[in-house]
Parts: sequence; C-alpha cells; structure tokens
Amino acid sequence: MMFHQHAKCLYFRALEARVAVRIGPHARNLGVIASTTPTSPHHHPSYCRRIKVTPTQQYFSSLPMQNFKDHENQHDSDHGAQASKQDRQQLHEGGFNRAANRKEMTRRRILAEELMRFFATNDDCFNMTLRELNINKTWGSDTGLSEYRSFYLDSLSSFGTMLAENGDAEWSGISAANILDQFAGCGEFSDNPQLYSKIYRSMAAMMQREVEDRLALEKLQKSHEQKLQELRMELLESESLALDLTSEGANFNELDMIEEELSRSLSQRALISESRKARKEINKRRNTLDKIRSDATKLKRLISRIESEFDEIEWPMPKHEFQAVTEKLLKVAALVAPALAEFVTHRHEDFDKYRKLEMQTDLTKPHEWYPRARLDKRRIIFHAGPTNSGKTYNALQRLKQANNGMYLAPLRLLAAEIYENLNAEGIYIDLLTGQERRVVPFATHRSSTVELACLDKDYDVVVIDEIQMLCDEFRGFAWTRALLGVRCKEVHLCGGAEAIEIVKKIANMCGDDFELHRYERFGYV
Ligand SMILES: Nc1ncnc2c1ncn2[C@@H]1O[C@H](COP(=O)(O)OP(=O)(O)OP(=O)(O)O)[C@@H](O)[C@H]1O
Repeated sequence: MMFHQHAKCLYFRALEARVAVRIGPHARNLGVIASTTPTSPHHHPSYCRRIKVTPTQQYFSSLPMQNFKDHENQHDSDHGAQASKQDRQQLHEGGFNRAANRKEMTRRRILAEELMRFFATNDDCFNMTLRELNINKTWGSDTGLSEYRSFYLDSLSSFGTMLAENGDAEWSGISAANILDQFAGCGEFSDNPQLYSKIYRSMAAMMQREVEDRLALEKLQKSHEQKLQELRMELLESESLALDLTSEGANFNELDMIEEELSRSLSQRALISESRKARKEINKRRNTLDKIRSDATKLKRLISRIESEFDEIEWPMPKHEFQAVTEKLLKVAALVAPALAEFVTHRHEDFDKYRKLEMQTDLTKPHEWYPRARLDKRRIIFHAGPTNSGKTYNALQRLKQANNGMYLAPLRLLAAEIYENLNAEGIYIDLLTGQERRVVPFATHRSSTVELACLDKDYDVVVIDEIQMLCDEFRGFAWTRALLGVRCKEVHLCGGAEAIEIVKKIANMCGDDFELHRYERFGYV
C-alpha cells in the first residue's frame, strides 16, 4: 500500500513535471501568467485541463514582452496613467486622421477615374497627348494612329491610379491633388463625380450624334438640290419645242385653237401631227415639273420633320453648361497631357520602337528620307525639251568644268560613252554599271547607271539624264532616289517637259532652288 501510494505520488510528480515542461515556453501564449512551478498544486493535470484563455489574456499575451512590461509600469505610476490617456487621445486622433485620409483617397481615386474616362472618350485629349509626344497628327483625319491610341488607352487606368495616389507629385508645375481639385471644380463633379460624369458623358454622346445627324441632313439637302437642279436642266435642255415653261397653259389653248383651225380649214395632216407632237412634249414637261414640285415638297417635309426631332430632344444638361464644362475640362486636360505623354512612353517599352518604325516607313515625306542631302540648299537646273535638242550636251559642259562630279545614265551603254568621251578629253572618270566597273586612278568624276548613284559623297555637279523616267513603274525609284539623295550643290536634270511639275514640287519640298532651261529640237539643215 505504502509502495502503491509512493508510486502514485511519483506518477503525479512526473506528470506535473511534464505538464510544466510542456507549458513552460508557451505559458505567455496560453495566457498563463502565474508561476509554473512544477510542485504547485495548480499544475495538477486536471487543473491544467480546466485553464481557459480569456480575450484579455489573449490580448496581453499577444503583446511583445517589453511592451507588456512598459504597459504594466505605466499603470503603476500616475505619470504612466497620464501618458496612457494621451496615448489614447493620440490613438483616437490618429484613427480619425486615418479615416479622413482614407475618405480623401477614395475621393481622389474616383475623381482620377472620372478624369481618365474623359480622356478616354474625348478625341481632343488624345490629340493633345499626341502633340506632347511630337506626333503632329490628328485622330479622325490622319491614318496610322490606332497603334498610338491603343498605347494611350492602355495607360489611362494606371495613370489615373498614379494621379490619385501621388497627390503631392508635381505635374506641369502643379500638384496632382490640385489638378484633381481643378477637375472637381469644372462642373458638379465634386458632389457626386460618378453621377455627374455619367450625365456629362451621355450629353457628349448625344451632342456628337446631333452633329452627325446635322451633317447627314446637310448631305441630304445637297443631294436633293443637286437632283432638282439636274431635273431643271433636263427640262430646259429639251429642244423639241421652244415653249415658255411658265405659260404652258396658254400654249395649250393656243395649240387647241391652232389644231381646231387647221382641222377645220386646211385639214392638213402634217400640221395636225405637228401639233400633237407639241402636245405630247408639253405633257412630258408638265410631268417633269410635277416631279420636281413633289420632290421639293417631300424634301421640305423631311427637313422640317428632322428639325422638329432636333427640337424635341431632351438634353441631360443644358447645352451652355455642357460647353462651359467642356472648356474647363480641356484646360485641365492640357495640364495633364504632358505627364500622361511621358507616362505612356515609360509604360510601353515598344512605344519608341514603334514610333521609329513608323517614321522610317512613312513614305508620305520623301524629302525626309535623305537628311544628309538636306543639309545644303541645292540648285536644281532642269534642262527640258524634246529628244536631240542638246539638253545633255549643255549639262555635260557644266560637268566637265566642275572639280568633281557624277553622271547618271539610264543605260549602261550611255554611261560607258560618257566615260570614254570624258577620259579622252582628259577628265578622269570612273565607270560603274551592273556589268562592269572600271576604276581610273585619281579619277575626280564618276559615270554610272542611275541605280548605282553614289549618295554618300559630296559632288560639285551631278547630271541625271532622262529624269522623266522617275515616273516609270519599274525603274522610277532609281531616279527618285538619285534626285532626292545626291549630295551636290548643282544638280542638272535632263528630260522631257512633262516632268517639270513633279520635279518642281520635289525641289520645293526639299527646299532647293529650281531653274528651268527650255530647249527646242534642232532643225534640219
Ligand atoms: N551646242 C552643241 N554643239 C555641238 N554639238 C551639240 C550641241 N548641242 C547638241 N549637240 C549634239 O547633238 C546631239 C544631241 O544632243 P543631246 O544628246 O544633248 O540631246 P538631248 O536633247 O539630250 O537628246 P536625248 O533626249 O535623246 O538625250 C549630240 O550628239 C550632241 O553632241
């Protein structure tokens, strides 16, 4: 029995020790603040099982040890009590400030979102941003902007978030928060931005539709007027009878009388048939006139119906308010556009690549293809005239006098001929064609086919023969390239007079001077 009791005692002690060992490190987490001496009767397993963690205990146990101690110490002293009150006050104020900040952030986010919606739907905003990106094109009238537009639209949402979250950031000299405030002041946006914005946008859409409808109406009016005019002309151009249209009734009476008279007195069949013809013609004209009149009344009715429809429209907001708000919004947009343009380029890595590609593949500005040739103002001398009139002869005289120069021929045989002639005259000239290349040591000149024109060297005089070939379907590019790209102070062009205008235009675009020398064909002796 004694042994049994002793064993039981040992068992309990062992259990207590195990519980204490297990609880020890986690005592604070479990809310066990009391001492955990293994010998304490409170650490009996059945007692431990009964331990329940209250919320207060949970709170304290979750505090870091140091804070917890500080907290206790503060409670111990009067000073501590005072500090705790201040803390609570600060905590309260902090919470209030946080709530106010949250409210302000929400307001800014909504305003920024609505401002970006305006950017997404208003073409002027897009055009403004394009101008900031140095793209001088307009959405609606220029083509090739859809890629830019997708970059732009894709950036709006993130840009709006940035605008809302970086209130202190400076955009075009004023803060983002200030811009949003200005946006709120454009109309009734500050009260309920989402609702007012919705009304404004529906008004914008309706106004847009009205503009389109009015344009369609104008088009309709014009087409009808044209149709009426055509009918009138048809009527006037009818040559069978020279009757006055305004008094066709009187003519009818006259004809009746003539017909009666004729049938009574003369009975001449020929004359009767003449008068019948006349009557037929008059009927035809009367029908045409009726058609014109009915068309005119139909058109008037249609126009008045459409006009009345315009008057009956119920606008979501007064037109003058819409216009005033739009003006203000565009002013705010002008403040945002530079930052947005910068954001678009940063957000889309491909933006610059696309812009470069677009510029390089833009074939609408040929004068920009050869920037080196644009550095100097060239003198373009056009020798225009029929074949065998001495155009090339005169141009070559100038080439021979030059310190260095290039002759561009339409055919390799012609290039070879100039090569031989000039070398024979003591002017050292190379030959370069698709078939052969003859290099003369210390040559100052070069004779080649036009496709092999050299554009990376400066010349004093260049002669381009048969310039009218620039309109050729297959080889024209070679003349265009040579004309635009040769780096030379004096360019002589020989060719037919039909190319004068196009060459003059190209010279103007390139900023070159243009001179025209006309030639007549040599007469037979
Ligand atoms: N002032 C001149 N003195 C001597 N020969 C000349 C003179 N003008 C032209 N010729 C000769 O007349 C011929 C035709 O002249 P050129 O080749 O210059 O005419 P073109 O108008 O250029 O003809 P194409 O349009 O066929 O090239 C050439 O053989 C050229 O040497």
